[in-house]
Amino acid sequence: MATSTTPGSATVIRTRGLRKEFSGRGGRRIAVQDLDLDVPVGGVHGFLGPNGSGKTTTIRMLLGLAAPTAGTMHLFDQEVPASLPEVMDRVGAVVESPKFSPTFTGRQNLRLLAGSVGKGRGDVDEALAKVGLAERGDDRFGGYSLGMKQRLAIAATLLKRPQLLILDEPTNGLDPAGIREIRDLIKELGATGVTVLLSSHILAEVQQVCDSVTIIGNGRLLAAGRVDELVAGTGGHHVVVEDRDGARRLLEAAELAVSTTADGLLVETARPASDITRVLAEGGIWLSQLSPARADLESVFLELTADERMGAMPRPEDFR
Ligand SMILES: Nc1ncnc2c1ncn2[C@@H]1O[C@H](COP(=O)(O)OP(=O)(O)OP(=O)(O)O)[C@@H](O)[C@H]1O
Repeated sequence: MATSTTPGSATVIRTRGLRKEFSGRGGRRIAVQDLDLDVPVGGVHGFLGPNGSGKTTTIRMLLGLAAPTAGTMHLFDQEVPASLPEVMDRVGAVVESPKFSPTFTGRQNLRLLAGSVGKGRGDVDEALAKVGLAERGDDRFGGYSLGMKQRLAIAATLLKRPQLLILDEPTNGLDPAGIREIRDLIKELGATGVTVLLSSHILAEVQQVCDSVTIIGNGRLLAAGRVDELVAGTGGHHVVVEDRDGARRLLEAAELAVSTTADGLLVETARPASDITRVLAEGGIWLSQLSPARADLESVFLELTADERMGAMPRPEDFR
C-alpha cells in the first residue's frame, strides 16, 4: 500500500483506490471498488447510495472495523488503519445502535460512558444540551422514542468533542418528526465546525443538510462535489398552459430556453417565476400551473445512471 500523505490538504477523509471484496459461497462480491473519497474540512458531507452500494463497508474500513482489500485511507492526513490510535480521539461515529442500559436514564448512561473516557458531569450536561435532551436526560432510556435514542447515541460521540463525526444512516427507522430533529441537529453540528460524514440512501434528506456529497452506486464513485454545483443546471420552472405553442413563442422571444414536456413546458432558467408570469400575461396567455422544476440530487442521480440502469446499476426506486 502507498503511504504518501499530503500535509496541509483540506480533507478530513481521503481514500484512494479503496476496494473491498468479500468471498462467500456465491463467489467473490466486490462491495467497494476503486473508491476515491474526499471529505473536505467543515460542514456536512453526504455519502449517498442505494441499499447495498457499499457505504457501511467504506465506513467500517475507515474506522478499522473491516480491512480493505486494496487502496489507501487517510483521516486527518494520517494513514489509517496504521494511525487509528492517534486519530481516533478526534473521530466520533455512530455506525450501529450503541448499547445503552434501558433501566438507566439518558444522563446516567452518558455518565457511565464519560467516566470511561475521562470526561466529567459538565461534559455530559453539555452533550445532552447539544442534542436537545437536557430536559429529558433524567427519563429512563427504555422510555425514549427512537429519535431520542438516536440523539443520545450522537450525544455519546460528542463527549470527546470530535472534529469528525461519522453517522451511518442516522435517520433509519425514524418517523418524519424524528427525521427532522436529527436533520436539524446535524445541520447545527456542521455549523459549529465539526465535519460530519452523513451516509444515507434518501437523496432528498441529504440535499437538505449537506454542503457537499459523494454519490456511489455498486461500490463505485458516481459523482462528488458541492450540492449546489451538482444540482446547478437542473433547475427551472414547469409551465402548464392551454396554448402551449403560443406560450413557447412568447417565452423564447423573451430569451428563455424552453422545451416541451408531457403536460407542458420546461423553462430552464435561473430567472424568477414572476418573469414567466409577466412574459405570458403581457402576451395575453394565462397560466394554468407554474411550479419549480426539480432541481435536486435525484435528477442528478437519474442523469448519472441513465446509461447504466439497464444493467446492474441502482434504480431510483432503490433510494426510496
Ligand atoms: N460481511 C460481509 N460479507 C459478505 N458481504 C458483505 C458483508 N458486508 C457487506 N457485504 C456486501 O457488500 C455490499 C455493500 O454492503 P454495505 O452494507 O456496505 O452497503 P450500504 O450502502 O451500507 O447499504 P445499506 O444502505 O443497506 O446499509 C452488499 O452487497 C453487501 O451484501
